[in-house]
Amino acid sequence: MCDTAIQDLYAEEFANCFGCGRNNQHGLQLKSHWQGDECICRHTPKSHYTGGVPGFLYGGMIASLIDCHGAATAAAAKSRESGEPISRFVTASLNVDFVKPTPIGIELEIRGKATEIKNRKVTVALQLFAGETLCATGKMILVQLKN
Ligand SMILES: CCCCCCCC/C=C\CCCCCCCC(=O)SCCNC(=O)CCNC(=O)[C@H](O)C(C)(C)COP(=O)(O)OP(=O)(O)OC[C@H]1O[C@@H](n2cnc3c(N)ncnc32)[C@H](O)[C@@H]1OP(=O)(O)O
Repeated sequence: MCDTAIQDLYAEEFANCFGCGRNNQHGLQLKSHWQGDECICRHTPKSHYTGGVPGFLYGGMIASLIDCHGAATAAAAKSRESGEPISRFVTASLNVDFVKPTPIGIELEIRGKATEIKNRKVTVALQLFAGETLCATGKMILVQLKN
């Protein structure tokens, strides 16, 4: 696994996101790492991010985890393809399927893979696991910010 998190390579002005900005003191400060041919993020949500039933995670938080990790996956995949430094991608489209209730209190693992890279547009497929259980999947389209 690469030691440096993708988010730690974002330019200062693009590092303020609530979900993944290293400069956002009140944010989640998610970290994503390239591993093999995919990108991995691990996170244990705090217990107050509960959904309608105690012990299970709020769907909006699930979408947030997928969203930010998808952006990191796109940035990493594009950088690996082009040989250029990490750049910033923003979400153009986010689709989440909630497959099973997601428990709170255990570490979640989100796995991302780029399925298509076309100029500034990257399509990413994501899976969110709680242990061995696949709880949610995501499909995203991300667009590289213009310089
Ligand atoms: C993260 C740091 C940001 C810092 C910002 C600094 C200033 C930069 C200036 C401005 C960016 C503002 C962004 C702020 C975001 C804040 C951070 C988040 O919360 S991310 C989550 C929310 N996401 C948004 O808020 C995006 C809002 N949407 C947009 O800004 C634009 O729609 C954007 C950048 C996504 C695309 O606009 P285009 O003008 O740069 O590029 P086009 O030519 O429209 O698209 C490029 C390719 O992607 C496809 N595409 C675009 N949207 C698509 C969609 N929804 N579905 C499918 N394809 C799509 C297009 O068809 C095109 O493909 P073909 O080259 O023709 O093959």
